[in-house]
Parts: sequence; C-alpha cells; structure tokens
Amino acid sequence: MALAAAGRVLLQAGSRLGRREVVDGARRFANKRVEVEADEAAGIAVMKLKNPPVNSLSLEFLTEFLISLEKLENNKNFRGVILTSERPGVFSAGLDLMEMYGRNPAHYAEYWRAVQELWLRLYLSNMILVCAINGTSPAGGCLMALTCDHRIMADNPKYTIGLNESQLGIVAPFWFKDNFVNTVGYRTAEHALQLGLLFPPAEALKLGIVDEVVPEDQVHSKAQSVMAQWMAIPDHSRQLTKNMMRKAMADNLIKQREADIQNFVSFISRDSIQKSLHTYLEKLKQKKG
Ligand SMILES: CCCCCCCCCCC/C=C/C(=O)SCCNC(=O)CCNC(=O)[C@H](O)C(C)(C)COP(=O)(O)OP(=O)(O)OC[C@H]1O[C@@H](n2cnc3c(N)ncnc32)[C@H](O)[C@@H]1OP(=O)(O)O
Repeated sequence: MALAAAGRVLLQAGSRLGRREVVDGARRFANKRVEVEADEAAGIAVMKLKNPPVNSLSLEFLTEFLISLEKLENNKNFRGVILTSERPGVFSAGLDLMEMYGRNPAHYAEYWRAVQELWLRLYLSNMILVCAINGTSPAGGCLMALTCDHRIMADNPKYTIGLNESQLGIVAPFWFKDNFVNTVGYRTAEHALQLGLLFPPAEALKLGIVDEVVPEDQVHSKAQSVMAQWMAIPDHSRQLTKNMMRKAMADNLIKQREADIQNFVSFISRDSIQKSLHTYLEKLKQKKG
C-alpha cells in the first residue's frame, strides 16, 4: 500500500514535469533522462541512464526513472530489464550531491523519499534485473547495481564500484548497508564501509560486488545472454524465490520509512555535514582545474 501510494505521488510529480514521451515505432520510449529500448516480443527492455554529465540520481532523474520502470512493470509482456548507462565511462555518480547540499528540510525529505522509492521498486521488482555496469559506480550508483539480480562490469581498471559515503563525511544508511552485507558478507562490508572503499572490477569480482567482469565491448552482449538464461526459468518460481530472499529486508525499511526520512533530514541538515559536503564538492571542482 505504502509503495503504491508513493508511486502515485511520483507519477503525479512526473506529469507535473510535463515531459513529452517520445514513441518510436512502439519499440523505444524516452523521457529526458532515461531511454528505454523495449522489445516487447522478446519481453526485454534496456533502460539507459542518461542524466549528463555523470548520471547523478537527481530528484528529476529519480522521478523519470520510476515512471519508466512502472510502465514496464505494468506491462506483463516485459519480464526482464537490463540497466546500463547511455554514457560509457560513468554508470552513475550516485546520489546527486546538489540535492543534499544547501536545501531546506522539506526538500531533503522529498528527495529521500524518492531515493527510498527507487531502492524499494528495484529491489522488489518482479522482473529480472541485469545490470550492465559500463563505468564507474560509486555509492548510490553501486546501490542501484546491488538491487539487480545479476551484475556484469566492464573490465576497465579505471572504473570503480563501492559504497564510498564515509569518504564524503556521510554515512551509508542501514538499508544500503544491509543490501551490501547481503551481497559481500559482514566482515568485507564492515571494512569497506568504514574506509569508503571503491574497487576496480577485478577486486569487485573477487568480493562478489559484481558477478562477472567482461571486456568493455562485450558488456551488452553478455547482459543479453545472461538475461536469456534467467528468462528460461519459470517466472512464478523465480519470483516467489526472489520475494522470499528479499522481502524481510525491504519490509524493514518500509516499516520505518518515515523515521528513516526524519533521520536523513536531521543528519544532512547538520552544519558539520553540510561543511563536509561543501569540502567534497570543492575537491571535485579542483580535480578539474
Ligand atoms: C546516523 C546515520 C544516519 C544516516 C542518514 C543518511 C546519511 C546520508 C546518506 C547519503 C548517501 C549518499 C549516497 C551517494 O550516492 S553520495 C554521492 C557519492 N558520489 C561520489 O562520490 C561521486 C563523485 N563524482 C566523481 O567521483 C566523479 O564525478 C566521477 C568519477 C563520477 C566522474 O568523473 P568525471 O571526471 O567524468 O566528471 P567530473 O568529476 O568532472 O564531474 C562532472 C560534473 O559533475 C559533478 N558531479 C559529480 N558527481 C556528482 C554527484 N554525485 N552529484 C552531483 N554532481 C556531481 C561534478 O561536480 C562536475 O560538476 P561541474 O562540471 O559543475 O564542476
């Protein structure tokens, strides 16, 4: 119920944005920040993140992404989604720092609700989610990948993935942490989260953050072949199994969703945290100069 209500809010927000949907022969639809190549006959869609320059998860991006995902969820012909970046090199730079810096509490609350919604929708999706990680994927970007059923990363040592929040002076919330612990195990998570480590593909594979590392030019073909394997499993048994594995963790967030929002708002509003974000943003700028 809570999920459905939040979804309606996002849909309303989406229509307020007034984006015109572009339909190309019923096989492709796009809003400004997400491109969907939908092969209805095959039952597979490729969702490409395209929020330049670095696919940060801004409020507008989250709204548009959730609307596109809902369209696919509502069409029973779609059984699988491949998530990838339209800009190879960066899968996603994670949560948009500008949504968490210098804004007011109401904005922080609205943003955090949308971040929660993204995680819940992806984590509990009945569809098969395969992540084709064709670039760097820190923090919220890594979280998106962690919600998927299978992760394939491009073999480029320049790319990294992990939950680096502590390096920014912020903290990965409990549900980021739980998703990570369930993927890599407690000790690895404890170590990586405290240090805010980002891992290149080979290490990410060793730790189980990703399931496969393949040459960069094969990420998409690999994602398609993995999807074919997963599609061969009957939906009802796969979905019941997925739900059995994931429901408890998602319910843990659902039951304390409002408290989690309040925690986020009071944490992110602190002067010391705003100062840390300021310093990090300055560092990002200086890196350029
Ligand atoms: C008690 C417990 C309570 C807990 C309560 C909760 C607490 C808060 C939890 C918050 C969880 C946060 C999760 C996150 O996802 S935080 C974001 C983490 N992301 C990063 O650290 C990535 C930062 N970016 C980079 O490292 C690089 O940009 C990247 C490697 C991704 C790409 O490099 P590239 O050289 O290609 O591009 P630039 O660095 O030049 O960047 C281009 C412009 O984009 C801006 N940028 C980059 N990342 C972000 C971002 N995440 N959000 C907003 N903007 C971003 C960058 O500043 C450049 O902008 P300008 O062109 O204007 O300079």
